[in-house]
Amino acid sequence: MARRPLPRILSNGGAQLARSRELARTAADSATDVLQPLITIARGLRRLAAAARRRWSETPKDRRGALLFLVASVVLVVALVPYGPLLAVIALMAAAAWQGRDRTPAEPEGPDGSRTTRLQSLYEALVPYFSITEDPEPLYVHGGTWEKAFPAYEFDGTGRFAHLVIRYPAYFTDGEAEARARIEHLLTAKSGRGREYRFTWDEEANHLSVDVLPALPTDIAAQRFVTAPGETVLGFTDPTRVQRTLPLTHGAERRDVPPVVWRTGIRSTEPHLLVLGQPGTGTSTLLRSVALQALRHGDLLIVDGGGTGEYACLVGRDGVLAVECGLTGALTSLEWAAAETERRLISVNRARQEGRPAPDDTKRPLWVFLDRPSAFAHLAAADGRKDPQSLLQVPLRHGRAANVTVVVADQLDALDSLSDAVRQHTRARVVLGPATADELATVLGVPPHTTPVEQVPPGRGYARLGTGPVHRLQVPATPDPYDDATSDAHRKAVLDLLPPRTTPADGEQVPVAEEEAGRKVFEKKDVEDEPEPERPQADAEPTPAAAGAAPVSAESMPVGADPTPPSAEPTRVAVEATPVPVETAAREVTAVEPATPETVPAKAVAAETS
Ligand SMILES: Nc1ncnc2c1ncn2[C@@H]1O[C@H](COP(=O)(O)OP(=O)(O)OP(=O)(O)O)[C@@H](O)[C@H]1O
Repeated sequence: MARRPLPRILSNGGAQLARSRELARTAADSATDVLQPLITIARGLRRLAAAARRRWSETPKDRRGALLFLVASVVLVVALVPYGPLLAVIALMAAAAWQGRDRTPAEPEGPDGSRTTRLQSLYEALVPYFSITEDPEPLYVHGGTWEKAFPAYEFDGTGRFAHLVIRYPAYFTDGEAEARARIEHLLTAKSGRGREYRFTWDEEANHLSVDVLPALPTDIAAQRFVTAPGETVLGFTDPTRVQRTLPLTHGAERRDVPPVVWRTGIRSTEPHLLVLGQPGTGTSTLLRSVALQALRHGDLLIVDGGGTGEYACLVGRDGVLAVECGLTGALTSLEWAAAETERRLISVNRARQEGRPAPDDTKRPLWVFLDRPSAFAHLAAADGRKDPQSLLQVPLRHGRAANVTVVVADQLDALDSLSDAVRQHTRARVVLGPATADELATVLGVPPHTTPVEQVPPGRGYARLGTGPVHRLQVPATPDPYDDATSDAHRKAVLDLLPPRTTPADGEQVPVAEEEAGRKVFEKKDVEDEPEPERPQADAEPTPAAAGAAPVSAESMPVGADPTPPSAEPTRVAVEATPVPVETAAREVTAVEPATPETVPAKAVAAETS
């Protein structure tokens, strides 16, 4: 399928230089094709001249006179014969063309000995799977030859095949997943583990194509991707399965790479994302990458059950409503998110009934990130409190209409501890790191068409959007810029994408008291005309939320501080809460399921340090 490159809107001197270089290269290639005969003759003349010089130097000095005389006589005769000079020039050119021809030895026609052995042993291994005793003319038979069974093959430099087409008998049950899996497993084992293979079954022609997939690029750093609002780049994939490419900068270079683009918003068919992976495989990195892209057009709320400060770089940034690491903070902010989703829905619904466009305060996308909710589930159970996941029900169920997107990440083995709502409504799925075909099929709904490998770099995995195909995925490197192990180039790439720090309107910053495990930080968005700050409690009496109110407010880090981890210095906070009545009209929206009986502060607020 033809790939459609996106327009390069970021043209600069580097791009022009690259384009000029490409033009020059194309012109040189065309010129080489046109001038090929001349080049051949020139090369031949050079070789003839070299041969003549060699002959001259090899001739003993006492015989050089005779040789010279002979050559002069020939030249004279040629000059005197009619058409002699013309014929001589033609003969010279022909001799030069013959001498100047390309003499690189042609590739041997068939495979060499070791390759033939490899193909024969693969053929023998397939015999039990592709033959039955009733077949009068079996394609696969012990001691048979592979030539008819493998009509096309290519080998790589190491002698292992890179492409193979396998014919199989029509009675092979290629429609059964199990039968296919058996063949794929065998081929993977026989062709060399550690490589990723793509199997393409052509059921009409009874052909199976096996291709070795090249590794996905791991050197793409976080950057401002050329995407439309509502589009998020999850990572990069193979060129065969997507129809567009993204122009990327890679150092001084630019290159086009096929992305996996996830669409969110009211027209999205998979408005929420679930990311699963083994520990250390890059799930938090993917969330950070999505968060940095989400900040371009929306606000976000981050709840981190891992509690390792992976999102510290986002604290206090414009558009970041909160970064929560403690259970109390997680409950408070997720309650607020549920109430805000309801408020937006009611507002949109009312506007629609009155024939008005959706109000502006419902249009800015709100993103809720929940990393490692299973960690909170255990804490909440121990404390006898609500599992924060239960508060995601309304954002997950109704988020699409309210421009609220939920992203959940957890470890692969925590799949069972995820709530039904999370599992039902996250139709965009990503699995990172090593995973068995069964695990991938459980999370993605279908197994991938490629063989999962055991050793993969961080950020490598598979993605599936709704009922679409399963894509191989490599997440762009988006490390924590405050991590000492992060390289300078990657740190700079991430820091460049961070929005500026929010300026508090009142400038008030209060050191926060230490309280329970976890740190909770809210950032002040609009605090003018606010009443006296008041600390909300997650379990406190419900506080009504106001339609159209700014989502949250609070202050976390000293504004303009150096980009150092907030944990390295005393955490400060300005706490405030604005109780506002929830419109009773909420009850009118029958589509909305009440997430929780209680409502929460519209302008939430607080910070705790552990
Ligand atoms: N796409 C990527 N490209 C390059 N390095 C990556 C990528 N993703 C993750 N890494 C590196 O792998 C390591 C682990 O990443 P990360 O913390 O995101 O994993 P995790 O799955 O969230 O781990 P944990 O479960 O421990 O929180 C980090 O050092 C990170 O820099």
